[in-house]
Amino acid sequence: MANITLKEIAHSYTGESENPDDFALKRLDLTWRDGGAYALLGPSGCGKTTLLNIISGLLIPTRGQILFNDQDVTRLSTEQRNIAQIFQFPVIYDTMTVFENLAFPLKNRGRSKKEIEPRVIALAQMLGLENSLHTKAQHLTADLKQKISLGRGLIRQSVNAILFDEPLTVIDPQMKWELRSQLKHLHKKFGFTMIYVTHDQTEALTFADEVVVMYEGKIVQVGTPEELFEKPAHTFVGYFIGSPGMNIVPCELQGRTALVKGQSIDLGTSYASPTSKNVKLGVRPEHLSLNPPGEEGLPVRIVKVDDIGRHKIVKVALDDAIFNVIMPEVAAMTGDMGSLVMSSDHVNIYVDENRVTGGTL
Ligand SMILES: Nc1ncnc2c1ncn2[C@@H]1O[C@H](COP(=O)(O)OP(=O)(O)OP(=O)(O)O)[C@@H](O)[C@H]1O
Repeated sequence: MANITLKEIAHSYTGESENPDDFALKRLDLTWRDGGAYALLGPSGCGKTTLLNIISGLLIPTRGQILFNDQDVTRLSTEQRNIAQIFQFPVIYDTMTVFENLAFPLKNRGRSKKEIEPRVIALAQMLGLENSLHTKAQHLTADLKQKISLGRGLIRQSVNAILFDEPLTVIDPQMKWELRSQLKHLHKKFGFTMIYVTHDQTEALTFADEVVVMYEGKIVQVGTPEELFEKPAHTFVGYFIGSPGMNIVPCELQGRTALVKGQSIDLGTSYASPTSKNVKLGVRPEHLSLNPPGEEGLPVRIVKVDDIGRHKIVKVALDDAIFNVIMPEVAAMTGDMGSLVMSSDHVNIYVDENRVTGGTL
């Protein structure tokens, strides 16, 4: 097992180019710690699969190096890198039994029956496949077939990393939760480095200790689920994480005050005036509340109230700046005006879409 380091990696499917737009992956540097549980999260087309294939060796990057500890593996195959990869759709042998499918990666490497059998049985139990061990894979449901794929990825103890590319796409929604928690449990038990690609924030945040967020071929943040929620490093992370996402509105900075549509918001700390005009204030709907009109807060118009069961999502307008506010189910809403309250502890400031902290400009 090894730390995996991506050093100045960039990739263009059309080969070396002077034009940055030709690169599906822009230059990136990152180390995946040995034994870490990572999610690689981002919208369709942002470069997740490209990055995963570069780590596994299915793709050689146009620029840069991949190191496993200190060894340069950039030109080594997946097999030489000793990586297991699990794809969106089951990759199994239909004519083999579940047992034979699970045993295959070990048998293929010449392991003895004595070593293979207990490992297959133990893993089948962990994945809930123990009652199907002697059934031919072709007779199983898509869920069970994908469980076999997962099992084949997990069967070898010596792999450097296991890469999952949207592995729960074909899984029934109810089973998804179960499989995700099984994977988390298996990660704790075996301690493999796991990298889990998904565009689904719930999958990413429940599986990973650390989430790598990609946007337009770049890594925009690496952080714990809590860091992504509380301090999104880029406005995209603010929008993408959370439901609804972060409220992000243009503002002007004046020392420790942000002006939004002429209204002052205390930031609790002083910011230098940025040279860029692209300055925004971000605050999560969970960190806003509404007082009755005339009380403390910014005067807002209530545009819409959606009652979604456990809480209400109230859409309010400060002039033409829109904020979503999450309010308790029991909150009484009267009239169409209110006062919007936000605490400076939860306000983030963005210059050119990147988060800045007080005093750093
Ligand atoms: N084989 C290829 N040849 C040319 N361009 C490609 C190839 N594979 C991917 N791309 C392009 O590279 C960019 C990144 O694609 P990639 O599949 O890595 O994104 P992704 O984040 O995994 O998306 P998805 O979630 O839809 O799979 C996209 O613009 C895509 O069109």
